[in-house]
Amino acid sequence: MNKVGVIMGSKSDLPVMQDAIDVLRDFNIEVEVDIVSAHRTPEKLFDYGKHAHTKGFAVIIAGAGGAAHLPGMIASLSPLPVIGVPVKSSNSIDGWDSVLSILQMPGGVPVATVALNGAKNAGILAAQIIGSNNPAILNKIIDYKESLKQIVLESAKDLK
Ligand SMILES: Nc1c(C(=O)O)ncn1[C@@H]1O[C@H](COP(=O)(O)O)[C@@H](O)[C@H]1O
Repeated sequence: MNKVGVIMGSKSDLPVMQDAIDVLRDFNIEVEVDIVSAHRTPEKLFDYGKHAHTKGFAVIIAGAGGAAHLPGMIASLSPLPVIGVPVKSSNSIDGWDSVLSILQMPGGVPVATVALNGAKNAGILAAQIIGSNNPAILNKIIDYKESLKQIVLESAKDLK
């Protein structure tokens, strides 16, 4: 029950969503990627949201641009935690359309929303959720945080 589902509204979102897929694979977490659109494939959306928790998923990452209803609709259907990635799509209003669609959920139906195009953080957050109950993944997160610290400390050495 450690799999992460990474879904997006269109294949055009893949260049952004690839960051989540890459970081999860770096953490050796199994990822299943799919295209699911609330607007264009509503039956697939319903089926995915209703059954993901019976298929070994622990977390769902959902990315979409524009009128980004996908993450919220998945959150309304699924008991699993949903992380939303606002995607700055080609005809967007600077990405604000997607940010606000994903962020401003009604009470009772949370979507953990990351920054615009913040798929990497979505992947790390999903790994942290899994790591809270999995010591091997938790240790990888600890090592990852240590590596971030070392990069910053190294970069500061040049300044002296
Ligand atoms: N926001 C949604 C949903 C949805 O929320 O269900 N389905 C597709 N889209 C978004 O439409 C944008 C343009 O899609 P196309 O590039 O396919 O025209 C994409 O960013 C997609 O996530």
